[in-house]
Amino acid sequence: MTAIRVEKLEKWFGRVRALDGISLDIQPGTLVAILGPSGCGKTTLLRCLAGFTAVDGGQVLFDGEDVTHLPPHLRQTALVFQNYALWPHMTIFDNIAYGLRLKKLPRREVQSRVEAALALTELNGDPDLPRRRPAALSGGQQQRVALARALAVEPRVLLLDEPLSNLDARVRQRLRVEIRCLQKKLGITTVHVTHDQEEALSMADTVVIMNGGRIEQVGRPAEVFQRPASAFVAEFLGNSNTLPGRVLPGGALEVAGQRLPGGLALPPDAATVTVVIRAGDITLRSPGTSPAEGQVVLAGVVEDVLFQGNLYRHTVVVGRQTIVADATTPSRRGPVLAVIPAVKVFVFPVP
Ligand SMILES: Nc1ncnc2c1ncn2[C@@H]1O[C@H](COP(=O)(O)OP(=O)(O)OP(=O)(O)O)[C@@H](O)[C@H]1O
Repeated sequence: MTAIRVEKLEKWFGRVRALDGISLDIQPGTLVAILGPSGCGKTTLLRCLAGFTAVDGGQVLFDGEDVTHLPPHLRQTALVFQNYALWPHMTIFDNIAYGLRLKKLPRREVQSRVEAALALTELNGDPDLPRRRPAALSGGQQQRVALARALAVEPRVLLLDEPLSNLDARVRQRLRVEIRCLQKKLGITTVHVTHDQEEALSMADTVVIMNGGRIEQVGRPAEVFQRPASAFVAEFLGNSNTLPGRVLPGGALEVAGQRLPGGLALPPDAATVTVVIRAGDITLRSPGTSPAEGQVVLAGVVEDVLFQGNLYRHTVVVGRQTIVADATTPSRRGPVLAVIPAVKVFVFPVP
């Protein structure tokens, strides 16, 4: 059975349609990342799952049970927030025990569940830690406490609202791996809202890409990255170049004033198209190099090269357009050929 089913969910805030008929099935024990630009409705969707936001239409089902109008405390979900939301006046132990005491669990069980949650989140190394208050912990430790508090109540659904975005890069990387391991070990159905594509692609079983209150694409991380379903998804994932194009009679493509040969995957019946090419899919070669089978070429001029630590970002002028090409070695300024595998040229009809 599907763990979570969302059917035609609608939410309005005044005249803003935050959710525009969202339908989604989430399989039990999977981690689903909701990814999209700011304001696309990610948090609203998560809050509708938690029951903190009332919906204006549609349904939310957990294990087949309609929970659309259930209050949050009866849904058996646990939410972890970006800002940890720990109670500053309480000790770490009391923070984690809070939900268990609300449920009036016996003292012994509270003790053992808090200890188990501390161990799960690897906070059990320092015997003094449970007696400290949140302010005496690092950001990463505070987020582990928030996670421990969420897991202690043994929720049927774990909801994560940008839990790593306040942490520095190294802690974030480590917690990504730890949260994913923990989620798999416990087999807990998890919905993770993020605007960080690397985080979504590296942690999730399924990625849901949202735009303007709607779902653009649902798929495995490699699927959405390698086979984007829309110009929006193609542009949103990776560092992308977007160029206007025209389909020529015979199935060739004109882009940036140049003709790319046939063999590209073109949308049927479209004359005017949007062409998306990721900066990392472009190889820069000297003029005169012949493309191999399955490659297309745009002639251009390297105008600028910027060292970015792990790559060199080239600004290349192609006709009247400017594109960006990333490479691990720098190319000289001047005439160049931008070589792209034909399968990495994404072409979408202009609506
Ligand atoms: N309480 C509210 N009152 C009015 N408008 C709201 C409210 N909450 C959200 N909105 C609007 O609904 C839309 C979706 O907001 P939401 O917070 O779900 O987006 P998001 O994708 O989570 O964005 P972010 O990544 O910036 O957090 C936005 O246009 C937002 O301004």
